[in-house]
Amino acid sequence: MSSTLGLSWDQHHLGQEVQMGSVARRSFASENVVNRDHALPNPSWNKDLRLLFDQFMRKCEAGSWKRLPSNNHSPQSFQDFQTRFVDPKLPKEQISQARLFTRSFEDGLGFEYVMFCNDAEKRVVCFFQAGPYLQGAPGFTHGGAIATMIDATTGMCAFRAGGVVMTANLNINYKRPIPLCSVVVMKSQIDKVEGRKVFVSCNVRSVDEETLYSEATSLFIKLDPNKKLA
Ligand SMILES: CCCCCCCCCCCCCCCC(=O)SCCNC(=O)CCNC(=O)[C@H](O)C(C)(C)COP(=O)(O)OP(=O)(O)OC[C@H]1O[C@@H](n2cnc3c(N)ncnc32)[C@H](O)[C@@H]1OP(=O)(O)O
Repeated sequence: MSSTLGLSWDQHHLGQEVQMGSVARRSFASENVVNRDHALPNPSWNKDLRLLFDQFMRKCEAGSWKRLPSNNHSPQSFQDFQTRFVDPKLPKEQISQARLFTRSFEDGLGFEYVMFCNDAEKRVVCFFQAGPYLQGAPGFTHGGAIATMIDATTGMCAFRAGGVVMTANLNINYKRPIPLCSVVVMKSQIDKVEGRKVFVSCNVRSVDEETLYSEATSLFIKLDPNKKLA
């Protein structure tokens, strides 16, 4: 979310210092996983996700869209966030194990997704395949998992337009249940920016665009560097 995030929530797990012994070995192993670019096809991606990925990669070649790798956010933004907002008293071992929620499952079991942005149009599109561990009602995707991905997508949209932000408000209308293991298309766009407030909307549709699953609006606040978060 976040992803998403001038930072690399994916990559840097809020601090890399690990002291010694088993903690260090564990961290090294998990870092290899965490450093991978998860926004590329893996064997768990179904045909729909691969087709959408290929289609948007062609748009990227044309120039207006850009794929957002999961491991390539600006380290400087991340450092700034850490320096300005993270409590320096947090235990380093705990922090070194932190990783982005949406990238913390094994391939195919949780959130499989790739985002593309069009900065000129202030839009972010996310293709999301909900794995079997995201079940809510039997056979369908959990509403919290859907909210998570809407937050991540709109959050990325707000971040690209406004810099370091946090979610202040998220409203979702769930209109149809999303079948588990299916792929959905999440389209978000900036509606307006008023001072530190960034308003973003998002809709979630089936791959053929025939079914509208959810609609959402989000408010993100650009963080004030002079205010502590906690
Ligand atoms: C390395 C960098 C990372 C970068 C990142 C990029 C991310 C790219 C991918 C993201 C992918 C992950 C996406 C997950 C994103 C989360 O998971 S965020 C976690 C959930 N959110 C939170 O925990 C936030 C908790 N809330 C807070 O900490 C604080 O309320 C906030 C949001 C920081 C705002 O606090 P503040 O800076 O003190 O702002 P404040 O002065 O209260 O309000 C400013 C203005 O906003 C208005 N406002 C504030 N809240 C609200 C509200 N709820 N409703 C309406 N208006 C509001 C105020 O009325 C005020 O308006 P004006 O008076 O200026 O007109």
